Amino acid sequence: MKTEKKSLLQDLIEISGGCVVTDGGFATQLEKHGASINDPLWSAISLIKEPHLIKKVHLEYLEAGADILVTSSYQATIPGFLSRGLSIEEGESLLQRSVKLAVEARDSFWTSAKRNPENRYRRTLVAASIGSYGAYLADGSEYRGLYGPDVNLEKLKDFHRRRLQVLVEAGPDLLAFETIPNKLEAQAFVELVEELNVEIPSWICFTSVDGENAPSGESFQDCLEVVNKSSKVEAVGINCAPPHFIESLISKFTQLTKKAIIVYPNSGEVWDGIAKKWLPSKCFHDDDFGFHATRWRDLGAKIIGGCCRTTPSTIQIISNALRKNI
Ligand SMILES: C[S+](C)CC[C@H](N)C(=O)O
Ligand SMILES: N[C@@H](CCS)C(=O)O
Ligand SMILES: [Zn+2]
Repeated sequence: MKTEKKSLLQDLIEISGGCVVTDGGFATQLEKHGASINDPLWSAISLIKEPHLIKKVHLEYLEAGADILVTSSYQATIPGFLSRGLSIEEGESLLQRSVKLAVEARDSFWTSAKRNPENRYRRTLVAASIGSYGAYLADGSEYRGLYGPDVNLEKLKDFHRRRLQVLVEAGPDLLAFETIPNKLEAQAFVELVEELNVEIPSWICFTSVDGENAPSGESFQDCLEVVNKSSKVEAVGINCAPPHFIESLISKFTQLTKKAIIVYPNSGEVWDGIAKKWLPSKCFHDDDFGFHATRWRDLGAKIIGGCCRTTPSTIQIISNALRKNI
């Protein structure tokens, strides 16, 4: 009988006792170091201006205990780079750089961690971030998901195809489709990973602004029906939504999919895409993340972390809480 070989992601979840920690608040930590990201490229501007800070942030998340590092490519797109006057080749090389910086940080951290036989770390995986088309629009569209009548499936696939190819060729362990606001874009990713015969596993994360549906208003039942058809997508879940939505969304997702469930909410603050700032709202602090992470794990989440407005200290608290309560 043919036994399916486990992927790196499945292996990591298994050796970790059923649940792993991902980072996701790359931009937030970058800003803590003084980076200015009020720009159409948002956190991806650092690929041009401050690559040394990218590595620093990755190392901080590694130190905090992230089992998965998400790269700096969320809002790094070829059209985005072109509109800054860069060439296609330059844009592609910045995409490659995003993976290279994370892989270098992971490798140097792991080389020194494993020298200490008492180290508490596992070898981290690098997930290449692919933000939604809404992220590229740079007006908060990833929280609305209404791309208008001109944006059809083919247009979304054309938009993402080359970036996806370049990122895969740069050698990450995983693909992280982040902050997806509607079913059409999930369909685009599912078709692209198939057509490009991507051999590394992917996750697809939706966001939510009402705690029940995708931002477009489409039900998660409809969205997950599309995702469930792909064997290349190994995990599905929620990122950059308010943390108080997560418990009920995990319960919903466990009814809708057999795939691993991933959750990495933001702090609860709300993004103002026009003013380009976070507005205060009902928030979780680091300790709340620690407490809720074990709840989320017990409800069935296999990958847990924090997105925007969370930091390495959030990740450390989540990591400690999950290790204490295996
Ligand atoms: C995850 S949101 C805070 C990223 C920034 C957004 N795409 C914008 O440019 O307004
Ligand atoms: N991981 C992304 C944010 C996703 S909403 C970043 O921080 O660049
Ligand atoms: Zn986020």
